Amino acid sequence: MVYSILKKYGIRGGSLDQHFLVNEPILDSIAEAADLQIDDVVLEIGGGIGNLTERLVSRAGRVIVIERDSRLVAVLQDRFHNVSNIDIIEGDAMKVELPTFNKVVANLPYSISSPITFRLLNHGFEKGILMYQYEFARRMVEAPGSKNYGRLSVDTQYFADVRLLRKISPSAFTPAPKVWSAVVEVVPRPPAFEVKNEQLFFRVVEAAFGQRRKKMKNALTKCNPPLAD
Ligand SMILES: C[S@@+](CC[C@H](N)C(=O)[O-])C[C@H]1O[C@@H](n2cnc3c(N)ncnc32)[C@H](O)[C@@H]1O
Repeated sequence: MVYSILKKYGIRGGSLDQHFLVNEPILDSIAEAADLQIDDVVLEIGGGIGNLTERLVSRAGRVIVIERDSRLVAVLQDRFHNVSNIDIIEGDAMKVELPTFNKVVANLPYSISSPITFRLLNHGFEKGILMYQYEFARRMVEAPGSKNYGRLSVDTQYFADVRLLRKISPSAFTPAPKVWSAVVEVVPRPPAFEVKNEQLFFRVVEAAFGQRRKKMKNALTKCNPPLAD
């Protein structure tokens, strides 16, 4: 089915982070992890040729897909023309106005992993099942004290509880990416501690982890632009 769709529309992938997930059990497990119910409105970023979308529309009340590539938008419109609980938005997920949704399930375009994650977290949702490059996912979920604990861990865990669900081989995709991937569960919650000035908090975290070899005092006093006048 997947390969016949790619052939029919002459799609090769590779550009725009286009690595299509073709492993059926993994696709099923991602949809299952989202625990979709009939009253869920799911956002999918980057629908591709609709492999994951197909599992979402059969489980959720409504699915909204944002896809940047107009050729893939045409494939999605064709593949789901008989499906009534789907909205397909053509556009850049970093620029379009995000709709209202309560779950987000996506095999993300890895080049926008960080900005799209924080855009989604600032927008708000109940649960996310999101695929990232493996190293990125590790840094998101790392606990304090470990080697990989850093700015991404602090910033993510400020907004949400995060859990790495499974590591995924490049062979699960076509065309195969060069890197391993991982599926992460993201459950937003109020911050675990009170921060009076969030902007300053994130800048301090950036300065502290941006200069890991420096002593904390030097990292905070010599960062550019300065933290305080
Ligand atoms: C890794 S593929 C995933 C495709 C499909 N969901 C799957 O699992 O097989 C990423 C998809 O995101 C799309 N994409 C890339 N950048 C995007 C952006 N800024 N906004 C929306 N979609 C984007 C690509 O065209 C591609 O279809």
